[in-house]
Amino acid sequence: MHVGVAKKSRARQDWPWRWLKAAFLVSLVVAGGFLSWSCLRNEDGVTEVLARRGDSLRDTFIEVPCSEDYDSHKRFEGCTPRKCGRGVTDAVITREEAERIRRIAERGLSLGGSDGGASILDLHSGALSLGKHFVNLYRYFGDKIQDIFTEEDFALYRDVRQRIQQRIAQAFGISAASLYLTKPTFFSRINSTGAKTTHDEYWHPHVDKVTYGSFDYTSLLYLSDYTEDFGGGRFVFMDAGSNKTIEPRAGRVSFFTSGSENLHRVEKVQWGTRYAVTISFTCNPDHGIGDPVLK
Ligand SMILES: O=C(O)CCC(=O)C(=O)O
Ligand SMILES: [Fe+2]
Repeated sequence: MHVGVAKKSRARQDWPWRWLKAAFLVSLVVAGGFLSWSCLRNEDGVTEVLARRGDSLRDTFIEVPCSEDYDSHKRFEGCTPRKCGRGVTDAVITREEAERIRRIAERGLSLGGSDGGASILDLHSGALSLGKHFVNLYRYFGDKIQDIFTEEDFALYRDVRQRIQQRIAQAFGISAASLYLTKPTFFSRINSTGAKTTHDEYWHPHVDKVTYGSFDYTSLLYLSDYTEDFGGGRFVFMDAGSNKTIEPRAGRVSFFTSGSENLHRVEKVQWGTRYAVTISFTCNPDHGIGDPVLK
């Protein structure tokens, strides 16, 4: 009898603790559920669009804090990024110029092409995707290259490169003369064919400074239109907690500092063909190259 009373009163005393424990467990489950829901949501690609295909942008620029990546390389004051960020402009290259460059890309890439979905033509080295490998277009065609590319094609590349270089210098507050074109500089053509080698796997998140070494400022000139010429294939900056996309548009220039402050990837192309050209700059004159020339 006495024992029974003692048990009952202990049970009564335990009651608020049990209740608190249950409430704590419930809130843990709710918080966990919310966390995984928000992670999944991000995986699903709920993102902010930095540049819509239909918009004509003048000078969108977003500053982001620089990563420490530049510290492990030789610094060139007045050029090596102290101000980092990303910009998009539709006002530097016209749609007509982009179409002319696209025809150059089509002509060059029609001579080769990867078995997988991603083909490149490196304008500096002449490397052209062919099947599962690369061939050297300049070596392969020798003097005949003059039947494929004209002097005007190279003049247009040079003019476009100069204007992009000036735009980058202006956006980051540096002198255009402190920037040097660097390799690789290449046309890319992407379709929805599955990858056959790792060279075709363009969709992995990466940092250009890590992938290409010499890059300090990357630029991409788009030569075709998202949703008109191809589906998928948007460019995505992968920031902690959110993604920011750029929808390609013919004549659109996207440029950014090449360190890990600008981790990015390209979505898989779902249909159609996507053309772009990569034109990047280094602050290190030793890593500079001249404009591609008709050899
Ligand atoms: O084509 C693009 O939009 C980006 C390609 C890219 O990230 C790269 O070549 O490093
Ligand atoms: Fe990249």
